[in-house]
Amino acid sequence: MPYLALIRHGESQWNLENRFTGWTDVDLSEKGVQQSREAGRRLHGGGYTFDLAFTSYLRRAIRTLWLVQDHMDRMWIPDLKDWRLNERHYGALQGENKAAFEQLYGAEQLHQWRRSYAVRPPLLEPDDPRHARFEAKYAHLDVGQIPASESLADTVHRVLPCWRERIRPRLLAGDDVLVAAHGNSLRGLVKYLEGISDEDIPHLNIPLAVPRVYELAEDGAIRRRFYLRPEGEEAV
Ligand SMILES: O=C(O)[C@H](O)COP(=O)(O)O
Repeated sequence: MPYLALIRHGESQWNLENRFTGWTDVDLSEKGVQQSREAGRRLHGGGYTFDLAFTSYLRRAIRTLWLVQDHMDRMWIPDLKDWRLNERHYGALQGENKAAFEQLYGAEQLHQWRRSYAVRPPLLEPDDPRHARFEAKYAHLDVGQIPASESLADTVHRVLPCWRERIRPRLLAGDDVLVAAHGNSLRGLVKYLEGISDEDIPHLNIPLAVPRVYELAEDGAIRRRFYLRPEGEEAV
């Protein structure tokens, strides 16, 4: 029976500073490094052995994956990168402090930007130096594919083709797969996998560096799902 584990990266420097991050390529904080190591040790201790891993183009997820693989003695497995697993693009909010913006715009507006399914944060202007079109790692994409802001719905729209084309076929072939990604790209994937409604998805918050494990039937149906926490498995 194949299994799939989803892991959100450990704490990043901008999680620590409470700043909107999105596609900004910030690294893990020291705490995030420790959290990622701990997740790797827990997966190793639980007897998990992945055949391959997927991650985004963003270093906080990539480094989390490397630390997990290191502590599982699994650095040799293929780790495949796909920009479609990137965090939801936070538009012009990227870099801003979440608490300061709550003061300025109010808690309801902040909640809409952060958790509503269909609302997009304000767009990043095309000539804004923060725009991803200036980054070498997206040079292979058509300009139209590079977002200037995304709702969670937009994020689901780009994550699912990656799931269907690259990840799901490997599970159906019997491989055990680890995916290291981000709070909102994983919320989008979990929404699809577990059939969570647009109304209920704002209540799902995926914790930092805690593997969410799915045991699957051979046809891909979910048999069991749980978080692998320090104190033991916890059903979700
Ligand atoms: O991009 C970010 O700022 C975080 O990774 C997720 O932030 P959120 O919890 O505000 O969506």
